[in-house]
Amino acid sequence: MLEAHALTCVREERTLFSDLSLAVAPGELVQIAGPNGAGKTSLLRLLAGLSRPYEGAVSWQGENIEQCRDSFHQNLFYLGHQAGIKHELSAYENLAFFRRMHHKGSTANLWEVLAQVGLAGLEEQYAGQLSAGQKRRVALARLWLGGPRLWILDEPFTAIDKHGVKVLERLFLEHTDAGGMVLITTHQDLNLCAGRARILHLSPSREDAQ
Ligand SMILES: Nc1ncnc2c1ncn2[C@@H]1O[C@H](COP(=O)(O)OP(=O)(O)OP(=O)(O)O)[C@@H](O)[C@H]1O
Repeated sequence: MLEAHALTCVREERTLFSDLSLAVAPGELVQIAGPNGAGKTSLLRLLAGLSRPYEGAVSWQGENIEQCRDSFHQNLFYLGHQAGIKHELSAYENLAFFRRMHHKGSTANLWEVLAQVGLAGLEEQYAGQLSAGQKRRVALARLWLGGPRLWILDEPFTAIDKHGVKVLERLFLEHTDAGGMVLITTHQDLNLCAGRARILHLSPSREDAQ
């Protein structure tokens, strides 16, 4: 379980949110909603341990993430706004690189994974020559490699077409059905996951979360 205890986030002397507590249990899908600038990315970065809260703490399986960084990171897949892919490598090579670095136990067939994300026929194309949505698909293909139980995904649907969104939503349901945890931000309405997602609204004006 991932837990946030009374988090306060301050940016440039402005309090984005304060006293924010949240728990994500196995099997749960949580959507962080709110307008541009509300602090959604800032919250996800705190929860992923990429930045530190002004006040409060984040814990994984009951232990402060500062004290269990290795096991936390082994269980975490974080996708930020940047796709994090290497333009000079092909789509296939990018995925093979991710597997070597972060999904060592994975026995997934990379060709099949790339087909799952709609990149069949583009496996050997340089990532730098792919469209924005295709680059995003290369990054998202990592979700099919297995391993981490906790997925923290910042705007995963950006640049993804309707069919791709459906495929991803289905994967989120499969992952949570298998006891995984998914935490996402998106400005889009969820469809397949609509009845399943718990929504946390971040409001910039109130400087807290409901
Ligand atoms: N590195 C930073 N330094 C200073 N201020 C920052 C930094 N990152 C974000 N901010 C500010 O924090 C506020 C919240 O930004 P954040 O990216 O968390 O919002 P968001 O809800 O994810 O927005 P969006 O929906 O546009 O992605 C914004 O006002 C932004 O200008």
